Amino acid sequence: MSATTIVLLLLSTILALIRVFVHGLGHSFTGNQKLSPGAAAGKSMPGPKPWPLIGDLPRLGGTASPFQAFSQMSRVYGEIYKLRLGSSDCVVVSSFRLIKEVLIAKGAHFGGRPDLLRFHALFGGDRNNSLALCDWSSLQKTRRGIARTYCSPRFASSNYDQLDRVASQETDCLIQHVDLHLRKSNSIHIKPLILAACANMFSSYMCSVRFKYEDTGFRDMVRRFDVIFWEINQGYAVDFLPWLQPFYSKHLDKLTGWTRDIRRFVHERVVEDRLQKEGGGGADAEPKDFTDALLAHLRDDPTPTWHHILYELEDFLGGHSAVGNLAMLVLTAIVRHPEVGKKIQEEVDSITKGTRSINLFDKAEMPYTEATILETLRTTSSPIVPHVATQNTTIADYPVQKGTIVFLNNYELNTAAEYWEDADQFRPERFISDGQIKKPEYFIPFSTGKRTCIGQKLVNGFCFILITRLLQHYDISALDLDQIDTRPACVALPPDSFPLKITHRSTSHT
Ligand code: HEM
Repeated sequence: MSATTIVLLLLSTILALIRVFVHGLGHSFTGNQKLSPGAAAGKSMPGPKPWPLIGDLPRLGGTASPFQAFSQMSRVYGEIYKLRLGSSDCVVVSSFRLIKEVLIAKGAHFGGRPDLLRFHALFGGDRNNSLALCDWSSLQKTRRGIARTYCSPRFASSNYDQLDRVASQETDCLIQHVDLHLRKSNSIHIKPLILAACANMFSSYMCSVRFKYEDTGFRDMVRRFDVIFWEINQGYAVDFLPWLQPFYSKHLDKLTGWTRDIRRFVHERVVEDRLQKEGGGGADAEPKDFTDALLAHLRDDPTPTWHHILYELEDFLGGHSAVGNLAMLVLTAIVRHPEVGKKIQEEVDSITKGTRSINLFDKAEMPYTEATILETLRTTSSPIVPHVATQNTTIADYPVQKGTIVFLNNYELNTAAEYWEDADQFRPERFISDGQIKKPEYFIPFSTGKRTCIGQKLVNGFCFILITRLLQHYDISALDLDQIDTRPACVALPPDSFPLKITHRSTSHT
């Protein structure tokens, strides 16, 4: 099961089903008063009075997204307030100032993750197998360290070249598949094709192996990852009300089964194949990819065990679902705002002059395209995984007990009028100043601090190539805008999502 899958969707995951569960008990917050925590030392943190047993869960039921409820409550209780969700003590932090205090100044006090049943079910019975859901530890530091070189390749390094190469090759293959579909119809369900391309980008880059789109095992693996990505996004009341477990046991078993299938595929088709063909590389050989680096680490230092290594690989391979869903959301924004697609095509044409394909090294010269991806990240507002206090500490001088779950409300950072002009409009230009990309410091779609996302360079690189190359070849529009349904604070689309109208551009652009 992918870390990314969970990472991106965690908050909405947890809370969306809670919304369903408590629907009807919703409470609406209309106040507009911001409390200053200022000299709050010694005072108790503001917050509503919880109901017995379910706590404040019903307060999250009155809006389309629980994040909207968090933001509304912040107008009443201020930039920091406490909530009780089921049996869990929680704190919601909504201002950049205090989010920085939690993630950076006091990152060492907030390195834990919530201990939810579902996390264990997804990771073979122990959430510490997961990079995103484990508590902070020296093992986690080691795992992040091994991943860094491959997941954050330096510009112009050999890994960066490799990233560019696999992104281009896999997009060529995607385009061949789209062309095949276009012989039959210009209405195409492009999401499974994009996901297959992304899965091959990740497996080629990290494991030097790719799969045919027709390969049933590969298709099942891609589908399972995507279904889980979407499924988790729906959220579960059982996360905060563990006594509901008997009602969810079938569901938890289903999740366990899907993740077991994925793990089997990674083991048999990626790792075993490699070990049989190459015996895991020579002791002194330079690792040729992430898989080699993991296997080499295992030889030198068995602290992360064989078992950990497999989970780490699976976690990173699963990152493709996040990239594929994000690429779909960029296309969704483009079909909703056709002028955005036209501007990207103009940018592409001005760089290539119709003589070649876009590559990663063009990115610096294509601020509008990059800004469109950033604006998609802003407007979809992927949640930050909740952090947990690992010691008694404070935020804004308010005492916070060890074990408290801390929600970092980046939905507020992404949508509030105090941070963005015309925040509800899709306007990539807001990220461009003097022809360069300019990101405000409070824009943190990948979070910040010691548990920041490891995959952001892969996301930016792969998504950039996918979008530019697709728009270089095709005009993409909606068959029916009403079919296109996206949710606030959600970076997932249903596995069986809407088709798009795809046509060849009238003149050749490559
Ligand atoms: C749309 C794409 C993505 C977005 C918006 C995103 C965002 C995030 C966010 C917000 C976090 C939480 C950080 C925190 O808790 O403070 C995170 C963690 C993480 N992400 Fe991503 N992510 C994306 C894709 C990826 C990909 C492709 C990978 C892997 C290749 C990845 C690997 C991870 C890992 C391993 C963590 C956990 C780090 C830790 O807890 O130490 N992410 N991501």
